[in-house]
Amino acid sequence: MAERVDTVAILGLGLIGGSLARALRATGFCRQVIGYGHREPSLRRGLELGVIDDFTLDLDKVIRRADILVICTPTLVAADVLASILPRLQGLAQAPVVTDAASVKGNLYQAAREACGGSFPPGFVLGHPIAGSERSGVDASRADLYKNHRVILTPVAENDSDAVTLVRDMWLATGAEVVAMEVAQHDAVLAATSHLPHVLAYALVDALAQSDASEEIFRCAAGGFRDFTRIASSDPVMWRDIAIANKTALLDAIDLFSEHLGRLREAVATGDADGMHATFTRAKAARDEFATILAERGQGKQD
Ligand SMILES: NC(=O)C1=CN([C@@H]2O[C@H](COP(=O)(O)OP(=O)(O)OC[C@H]3O[C@@H](n4cnc5c(N)ncnc54)[C@H](O)[C@@H]3O)[C@@H](O)[C@H]2O)C=CC1
Ligand SMILES: O=C(O)C(=O)Cc1ccc(O)cc1
Repeated sequence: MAERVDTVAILGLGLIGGSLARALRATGFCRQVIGYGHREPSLRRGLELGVIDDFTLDLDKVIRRADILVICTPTLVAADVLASILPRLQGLAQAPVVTDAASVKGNLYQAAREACGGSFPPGFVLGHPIAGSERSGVDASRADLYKNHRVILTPVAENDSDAVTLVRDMWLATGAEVVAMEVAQHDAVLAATSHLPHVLAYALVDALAQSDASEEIFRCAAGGFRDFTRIASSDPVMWRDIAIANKTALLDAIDLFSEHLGRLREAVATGDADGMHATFTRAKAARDEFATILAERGQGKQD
């Protein structure tokens, strides 16, 4: 691939940033990928692993050197990093395009406006790769993490269209499919499909771990328990941040689920076999349909 830009900078070199760096280096989207962070060890490790070409702990330097800045820090930290970057871009002749990979978009949209005196900065493109795992850190990064996965961009009316195209091209270079959505729709959809399942997995494992019979429970658990709870091994800081940043949409999703669970509880309590059968049948049809979509996308055999 002909190089699209000279330098991409990853701010926060963990699973998501490291995987993006690896993919961009493998495809030749840019001449070099540099890392920026608040601590040296993960950046030095990234250099040792060949994930990045260089790194710096100096935010002004990374802004001067990069054509694209990709914020890949935990969700709440991303808002702070953004607030540090945006004022530094004002008045620059060649400001880099800024984008992010955080799991919630509404809080970053607000943070960007606040950092720019109430108007949204045209060169900041909100993004979110829908790919990852329960693992964290640069050691877990993979060049093929985004291949055949979706990346959601949530461009807004104020965005510069060239900036959106550049960010889109960057993700396309990783093998991802790029789709666009509105900010609020993104946060509602992700609350239902990602944030709620993580909260449920954490709640189930925590509830069982605290029960008197927890040892026997975990010793006797089968594949279904393993499949349902894998994501409870995810990073607690990352998920605390997501739950805080997407509070309203997550509460809506929890309430919808609780109502549904309440109805199912009633069916179990009253021995309503038809009610239970109807729920399980509808859910099976929906899950089977989802499995078909995953298989078509080449994601059928993944975790
Ligand atoms: N893990 C996943 O499956 C997915 C995560 N995301 C989002 O991507 C972002 C990154 O997640 P991961 O890569 O999994 O986390 P991670 O923990 O593997 O990496 C985060 C990196 O940010 C760095 N960092 C922390 N504070 C910083 C600061 N103040 N300045 C600069 N760097 C800082 C950490 O040192 C670490 O290297 C999060 O916002 C997360 O919500 C999005 C899609 C999937
Ligand atoms: O581990 C899994 O299956 C995930 O669900 C990964 C994931 C975590 C956070 C996101 O914002 C998007 C994807």
